[in-house]
Order: sequence, then structure tokens, then C-alpha cells
Amino acid sequence: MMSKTNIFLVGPMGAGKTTVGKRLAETRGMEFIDSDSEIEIRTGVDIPLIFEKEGEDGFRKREKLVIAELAQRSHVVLATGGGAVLDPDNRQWLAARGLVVYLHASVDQQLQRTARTDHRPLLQNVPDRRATLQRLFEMRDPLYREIADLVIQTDGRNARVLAREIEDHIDRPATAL
Ligand SMILES: Nc1ncnc2c1ncn2[C@@H]1O[C@H](COP(=O)(O)OP(=O)(O)O)[C@@H](O)[C@H]1O
Ligand SMILES: O=C(O)C1=C[C@@H](OP(=O)(O)O)[C@@H](O)[C@H](O)C1
Ligand SMILES: [Mg+2]
Repeated sequence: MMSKTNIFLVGPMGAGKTTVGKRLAETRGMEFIDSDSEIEIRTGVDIPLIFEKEGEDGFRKREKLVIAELAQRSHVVLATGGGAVLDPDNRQWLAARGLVVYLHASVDQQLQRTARTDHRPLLQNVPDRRATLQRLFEMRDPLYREIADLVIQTDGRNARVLAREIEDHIDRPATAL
């Protein structure tokens, strides 16, 4: 499948896109790119500062530029940010240019895996992190599903197992996908 040489990971914060993506790229000998890291490299500042100075809108514009460009690459594993699918153009580019893997996680699991992080501005200074994650998830889950070629349940499963499950799917004959 020539058009599917890329693997694009989508899903909510704490699904493990960055962690699983790195591992997958390593085992398959592919380049790993994280759209958030790419934005930080290009701007020279971190994501929270971009939100602070430019708001979420400013961040989304930068995210869109990066995704438009990275989706044109070949043979990459791209971990997107949890909100990358909000933009219809982003969804179209991702769907057209790679195998889209939705890493699914329950809100409880998202909450656990984002507990110690201070680099996710949407979860900072909110009165109820669970309610915030729940609201985002309800809004975004249909968008992840809209473009997913593959949905992987991540609750209680480690990154190694998840990377292998994705590999198993990729290496199956195309008819079985
Ligand atoms: N399958 C997993 N099992 C346990 N912990 C995980 C798993 N995937 C990720 N983590 C941990 O959860 C946190 C968030 O993971 P991350 O890869 O940054 O998620 P995302 O990029 O989807 O927001 C990190 O501390 C990471 O080590
Ligand atoms: O869900 C979101 O809107 C966001 C998720 C983050 O990426 P991760 O999903 O990798 O945490 C990052 O892009 C930014 O903080 C916004
Ligand atoms: Mg990430």
C-alpha cells in the first residue's frame, strides 16, 4: 500500500501517542515525529508559552501548518496532539496520507496518565480535570473515529504491547485490515 507508508497516531491526551509512536518508529526503522515537539523546535518555546501568548487559536494555527507539512512526508510515524483532529483540513490530510491509528483510552485512564504532567495547558488551572477530559473526549471521539483505519484500546496495556498490536495489524495482508 504505497499511500499508507506513514503511520499517524491520533487520540486524547494520555492515550500514549508520543510514547507508543516512538517505540513503533524504533522497531520499524521509521522516523518519529511528534507534532508538539516539532512546534516547540520551530518556535523555540514550549507549548504552554504558546497558549499563554497566542491562546489556543494561535497554537492551532501553528499545529495546522506543521501537520500540513508533515503529512506530505513519507515513511514517518507522526504522533499528533489530542486536538489536531478538530480541524477538518487536518483530518483530510491525515486520512489521505497515512494509516491513521486511534489510540483509545477511557477518561479514567487519561486522568491517570496525565496526572503528573505540567505541559498540557488545557489541563492546567481547571477546577475539575476529569470533567475537562470528559468534555473533550465527547467532542473529539467521533472525530478520531471518522478518520481511523484502526482503533486500539490502550487501557491497562503497556506501550510495548500496544506497539506490537499495531505492527500486527500493519503486517497483515491488506484485505484483513
Ligand atoms: N500504555 C501505557 N501504559 C502506561 N503508561 C503509559 C502508556 N502510554 C503512555 N504512558 C505514560 O502516560 C503519559 C502520557 O503519555 P504520552 O505518550 O505523552 O501520551 P499522549 O502523547 O497521547 O498525550 C506518559 O507519562 C507516559 O509515560
Ligand atoms: O488535546 C489537546 O488539545 C492538546 C494535546 C496535547 O498533546 P498530547 O495529546 O500529546 O498530550 C498538545 O497538543 C496540547 O497541549 C493540546
Ligand atoms: Mg503527545
